[in-house]
Amino acid sequence: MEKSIIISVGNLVKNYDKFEAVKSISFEVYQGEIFGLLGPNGAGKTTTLEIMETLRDKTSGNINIGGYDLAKNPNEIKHIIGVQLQAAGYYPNLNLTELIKLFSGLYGIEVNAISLLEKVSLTDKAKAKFKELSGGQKQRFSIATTLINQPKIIFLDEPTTGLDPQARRNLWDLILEIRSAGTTIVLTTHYMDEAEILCDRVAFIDNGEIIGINSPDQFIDDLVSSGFERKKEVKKANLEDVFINLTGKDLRED
Ligand SMILES: Nc1ncnc2c1ncn2[C@@H]1O[C@H](COP(=O)(O)OP(=O)(O)OP(=O)(O)O)[C@@H](O)[C@H]1O
Repeated sequence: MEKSIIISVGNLVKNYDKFEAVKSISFEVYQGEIFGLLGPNGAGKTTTLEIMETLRDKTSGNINIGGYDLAKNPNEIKHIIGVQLQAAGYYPNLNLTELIKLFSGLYGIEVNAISLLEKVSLTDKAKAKFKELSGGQKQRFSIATTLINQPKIIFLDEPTTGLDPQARRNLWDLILEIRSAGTTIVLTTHYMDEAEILCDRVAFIDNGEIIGINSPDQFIDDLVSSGFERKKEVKKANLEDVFINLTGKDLRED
């Protein structure tokens, strides 16, 4: 079946004064996939993500999201995408239900805060303030806020950074559920196991340039067929498996 393109980025350039942070990159994201932007610190991932999110201006290039040209119709794009708010946007005196009401008001829509919190397993924290949440709960709430306007596409910047293995796996399940409901997801991560489990395709960015785009499986198969061998003997489990096996799968933050 022909895959339909929901995001198309062509020759995107971003300069900060004389520094070229993004150097004419091009890629496409297919509808319904989880697409990962991977690369070392400072590679240009967040810059690229935030330009697509309409939060940062580009220097040049063409971006089309959901059929809208970002240069001409940024407001239409804002209606079909879900963006994580910076923690600073979470007014300290409002609880989670009130924050959802506030954000939905900004979109001019009404949402059922409790059913949204249910999606991210936070109904018991409905009356809690953001600052009272654990790291995993904060991330889950932040993902819930991206879903308020029932977007076609959501953008997640390092959604599991700083979380324990249980909370990380819990977020993976949540991200996969969101995708199963038909939402396209573009994310950045520094965890290659996470990218391997979640992403249908990944783009590696280094020094502002895309140096490869493929499915994780294909990247790995290509590397192996080029004669690559790991230095250390590969075991059937890793230390994270030991961690989960010893401490169980239950979330500890509640
Ligand atoms: N507002 C800014 N002004 C000047 N330079 C910036 C600005 N934002 C980012 N940069 C620079 O652009 C480059 C790319 O930054 P970006 O945040 O996009 O990288 P990243 O791939 O997301 O990195 P990380 O993995 O560390 O989050 C870096 O060298 C960074 O210092």
